[in-house]
Amino acid sequence: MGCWTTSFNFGHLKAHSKVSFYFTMILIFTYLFYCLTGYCDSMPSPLYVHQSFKTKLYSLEGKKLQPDAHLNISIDREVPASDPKDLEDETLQRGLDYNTYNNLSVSNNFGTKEFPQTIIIGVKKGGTRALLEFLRVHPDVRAVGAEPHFFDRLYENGLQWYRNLMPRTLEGQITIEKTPSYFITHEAPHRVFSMSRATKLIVVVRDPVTRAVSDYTQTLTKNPSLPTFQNLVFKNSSTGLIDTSWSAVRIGIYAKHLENWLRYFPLSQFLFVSGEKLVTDPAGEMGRVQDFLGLKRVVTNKHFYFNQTKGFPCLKKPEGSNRPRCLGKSKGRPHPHIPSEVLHRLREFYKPFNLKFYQMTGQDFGWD
Ligand SMILES: Nc1ncnc2c1ncn2[C@@H]1O[C@H](COP(=O)(O)OS(=O)(=O)O)[C@@H](OP(=O)(O)O)[C@H]1O
Repeated sequence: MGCWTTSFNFGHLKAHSKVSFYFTMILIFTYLFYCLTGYCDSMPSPLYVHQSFKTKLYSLEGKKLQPDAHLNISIDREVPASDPKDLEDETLQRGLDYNTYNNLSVSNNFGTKEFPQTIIIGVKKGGTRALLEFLRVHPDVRAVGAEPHFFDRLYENGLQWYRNLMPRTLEGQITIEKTPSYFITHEAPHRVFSMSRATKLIVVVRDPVTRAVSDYTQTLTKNPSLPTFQNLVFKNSSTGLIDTSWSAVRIGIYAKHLENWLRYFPLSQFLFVSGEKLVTDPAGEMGRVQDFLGLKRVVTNKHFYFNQTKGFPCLKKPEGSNRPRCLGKSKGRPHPHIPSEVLHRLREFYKPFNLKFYQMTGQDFGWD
């Protein structure tokens, strides 16, 4: 600093002017230092286009995008891993607000933002949050905490926007996101394929009858004046005709939705995780998942404990914390009582679809 002072004549300045001059200089140097080390990334700036961009970018129509394509997003920040208060933060299910991300996010400049190589595409209420949180314990996995809903609701925001939501990864780390509604979205397979035909797809499936009740329970929590399950499940209660237009029923016809995905992706790119086993044997199911992703089996039995109060396996040390943690209140809710004859009728309805699904996947999930 001495050489700086020699080039200025401070004689006429009062002491406090000197102090503010030095203070300003310190601020400028600090700012320059942080910029040089990359932390200016957290300041508003044009979207960062990675030189090491490995995946080709395609527009909605499947045309390749130019790296200098006009970008509307002006801020490049990392999406928060998850709401620290509640592992099952579903804020984005109600519509993704980029600014919400923006305000909460923490940025660092290590690694690059890549498109997810793996997506947990379904199914709603299958146990997708549990799987994502268990996977995040793995040091080679980086995941978006909330559900991006890109391939169903927000596709028009463009692939650059989507990639910008991703956490930064280092060499050897994989990027994952989960949005369970992709599985039942007609356009999703083609859109994911357009991003990368090599995407690995994970589907957490659960007995469609229990899944439907779980789905109903969630809606009931939000709207206590909802008609009863039996009122909604039948088109005609006297004939026992099931109402397949009710989403709680439709989502469980897994074979039908899978058919749509198989038009674009070979079976070898799917992993079907049993939602039931994820509860009874989380480490066993996580072993399969890690193998499928080509990851070392790091997440094992020692990462889980069974929480008697919750009635579910919980993590001894979730990502970014040393304290044991279970999923939030909305995961593992008690279900309302549904008359057994209603459940029986629904089970009969699903039987042929389940069998077809077992044939298609080569796995018997034991729901019948
Ligand atoms: N470890 C653990 N802790 C708590 N809950 C667990 C766990 N593993 C699986 N599950 C089951 O996950 C069900 C919720 O599924 P999703 O996370 O896929 O729901 S959502 O679609 O994201 O809303 C949720 O459904 P409900 O029991 O009906 O609430 C759980 O049964």
